[in-house]
Amino acid sequence: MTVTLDNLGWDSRFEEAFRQLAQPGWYPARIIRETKINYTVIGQGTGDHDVVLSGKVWNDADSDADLPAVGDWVAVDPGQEGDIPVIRARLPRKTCFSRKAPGKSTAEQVIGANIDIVVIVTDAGEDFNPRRIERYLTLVRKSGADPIVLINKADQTPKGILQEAVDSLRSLAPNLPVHPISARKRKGYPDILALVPSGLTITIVGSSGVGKSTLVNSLLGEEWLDTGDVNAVTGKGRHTTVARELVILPDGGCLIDNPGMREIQMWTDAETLRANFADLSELAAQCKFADCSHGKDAGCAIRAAVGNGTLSQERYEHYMRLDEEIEELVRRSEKRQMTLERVNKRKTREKIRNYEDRRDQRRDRHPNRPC
Ligand SMILES: Nc1nc2c(ncn2[C@@H]2O[C@H](COP(=O)(O)OP(=O)(O)OP(=O)(O)O)[C@@H](O)[C@H]2O)c(=O)[nH]1
Ligand SMILES: [Zn+2]
Repeated sequence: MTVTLDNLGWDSRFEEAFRQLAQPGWYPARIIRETKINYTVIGQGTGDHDVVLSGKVWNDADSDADLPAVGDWVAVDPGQEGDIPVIRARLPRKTCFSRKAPGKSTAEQVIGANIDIVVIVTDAGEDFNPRRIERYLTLVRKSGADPIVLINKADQTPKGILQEAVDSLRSLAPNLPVHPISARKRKGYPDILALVPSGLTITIVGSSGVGKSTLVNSLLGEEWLDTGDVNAVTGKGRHTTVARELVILPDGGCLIDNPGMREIQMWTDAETLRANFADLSELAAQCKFADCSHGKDAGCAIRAAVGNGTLSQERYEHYMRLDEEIEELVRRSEKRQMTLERVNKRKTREKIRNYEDRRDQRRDRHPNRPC
């Protein structure tokens, strides 16, 4: 597929903003990846290429959130032959998905810019929790994007339970699109694909295990790997071994999938878990000792509630495991590789089936062993 500005999400508003500030020779490009030192962008016919930020854009930014982020449109100055192209300006954003940076700072971190649709994935089984979906909806609304809720694993869910789940989530907000799908069986796809036409940018959020990767892989197919990465600016071809955080879908449209989004999922789930036990946290405040472990300590309000039957043993035990569960959530989330990296790895594995590669790999691993 030849990448055009249109299937990257370019529209008349960006066009106008670009026209007003661009100097002759500058070109518009979209940020597909950022590191601490530079950015990778893609423009019409440019392929992926690295660019740096101009000192002026850096200095003019009032906060980190003002700086270009994945999904942003920027005006790039190619400079002279052999120069690294420079970002001269960031175009105003349509939407902005952000969260407060971790730690004490109040700084806002932009996770994805210009996202049109946030696809919230859940299932009608273990993951089902309308409160969690409400948390996502709040984040989505704040960003300016539109939400779609997909209830995955419809193939393994009894019809009645599925319908109840659909009804209950539809009642969360007027006109909220809620679709049962099966990512595994590729059912319900026309709904999604019709909602993600060329030029829209989506991102996918949802708890670990609900089927996000399965969905992403089937949306992307394998085609996205062949983006013909010859850089029209530098003229050099380059392998994209580094994971992109914004990929172009086979039918146009873009997907933003990055570690920041993963954290949103993790924190939303941790918050939901804690909120489920808000009443017990209140009870805990009544324990005699502030550092009560709710085990054998004297004056424990939680043990007392179990004793007099107002709190079930099962719920008490679950509460005691909550921190562990949250830790596990963080671990799983950290372990989770970017879907795109995973697809890349699969491709690498295929290559290794080739004998030559296998031999090279062996040589790399055991340089002293004869092949
Ligand atoms: N029955 C059924 N299983 C599914 C479906 N979609 C995904 N799964 C299974 O659910 C499990 C988790 O799927 P993933 O796609 O890895 O889920 P994820 O949301 O990406 O999970 P994390 O990577 O942990 O965030 C896998 O075993 C999938 O095969 C579906 O539509 N139906
Ligand atoms: Zn206690």
